[in-house]
Amino acid sequence: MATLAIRGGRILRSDMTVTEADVLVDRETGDIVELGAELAGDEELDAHGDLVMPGLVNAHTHVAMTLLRGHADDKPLDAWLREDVWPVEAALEPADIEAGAALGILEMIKSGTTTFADMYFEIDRTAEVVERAGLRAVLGHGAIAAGKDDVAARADIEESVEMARRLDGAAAGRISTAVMPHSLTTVTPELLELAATEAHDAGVPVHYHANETVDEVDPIVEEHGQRPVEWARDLGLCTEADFFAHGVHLDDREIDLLARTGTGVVHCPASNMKLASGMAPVQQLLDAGVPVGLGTDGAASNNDLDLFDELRDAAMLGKLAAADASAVAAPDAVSMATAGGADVLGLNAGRIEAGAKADLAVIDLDAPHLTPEHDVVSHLAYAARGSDVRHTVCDGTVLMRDREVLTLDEGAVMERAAARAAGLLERAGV
Ligand SMILES: N[C@@H](CCSC[C@H]1O[C@@H](n2cnc3c(=O)[nH]cnc32)[C@H](O)[C@@H]1O)C(=O)O
Ligand SMILES: [Zn+2]
Repeated sequence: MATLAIRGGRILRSDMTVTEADVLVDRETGDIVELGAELAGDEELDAHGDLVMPGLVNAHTHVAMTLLRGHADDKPLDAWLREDVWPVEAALEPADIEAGAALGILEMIKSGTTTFADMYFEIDRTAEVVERAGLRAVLGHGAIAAGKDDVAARADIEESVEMARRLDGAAAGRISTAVMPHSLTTVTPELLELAATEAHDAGVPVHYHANETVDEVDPIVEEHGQRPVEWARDLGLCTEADFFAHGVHLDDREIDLLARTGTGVVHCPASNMKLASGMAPVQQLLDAGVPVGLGTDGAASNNDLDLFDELRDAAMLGKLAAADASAVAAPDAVSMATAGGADVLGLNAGRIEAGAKADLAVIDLDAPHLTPEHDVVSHLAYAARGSDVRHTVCDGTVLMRDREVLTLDEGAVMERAAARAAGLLERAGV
């Protein structure tokens, strides 16, 4: 067994207590083997003075949208998608996806994220970058019917199914997949049903956008006399494996239904604030026992992929939504960003314990904004930033050591992404 030992630090346990322990990892299986004192490994990572926490989980993004970062700000969802995003996306080439994904993945490694779930185009290109970069990912081709005829819309769903079948288990098991119809309003009911049947037949989840804005909820209620989540359940999109992004506008019945089905919700607080979509009832979801993870959404509606920002936003917005300062307390926000996200994605990760995946972020606590140390979990929720991450480990492999990313050439990735982004906007004529 080839091993990695992370030595001299304290670890964050899933009950949010902190204890001194070394972490021993099997580099071949990528699993945590043992926690304890004075553990030696073939390879070692120094964690003296640091906190070893589970790698963060970005459970909903469109990673190659990093190329659109700062291109279109300060608009609501519908206008933003139709006027600014979709026209540019129409000019995307496979090489753009590769460059944008590399940029986003670089940013995630540098901020301690070890897993992301991605809905986008040309997902093969993203998979290649994931393979090289060493992260874990749940990938899916985003399929949409809006603006397409029936034949093209069906072909798009079929492509999503084909991709999900083909890529599941790629990158030595670091890649899993989902069938990803874009949303409950941009894909027809027949095709949503087809997506669910085919996904479950293939043994993969369905992932989609739901209940993001009032404008998406109202038409479903008017047309079908049902709330969107009830409608989605009847179409087969709410099994325990399935998960959707946003869930901003949910009523009590929908929350109950989600608790009963075990369907996951990915809360995207920054995107919801930036597009003024609304405030998700996060504390209510947690109280009901709904699995909740956190997502950045794409970089054009955030505008970064730093999960530490997201977990702070989740804690802040959760309090505002509940009009209660005790809502979405620090430990709950940190849990959502780690074990919560892993559970939503069906992964044995997000917890530091023997047998779990060795996906870890080592945080350097020696910084002015993390001093004094009354409560480390408070710091993680309210004061830490992605740039405090010293080492990132995924699947037992060190991806970043002392802030140097080992799997990607940082300068080259940034240069290429900037060049592709400029070319993309030029081709799109904006
Ligand atoms: N195959 C589809 C692509 C869907 S990918 C996923 C899409 O979601 C878009 N997107 C990004 N953020 C959001 C959001 O918050 N809500 C809804 N869609 C979003 C993103 O720009 C992208 O077009 C097509 O032919 O258009
Ligand atoms: Zn999204």
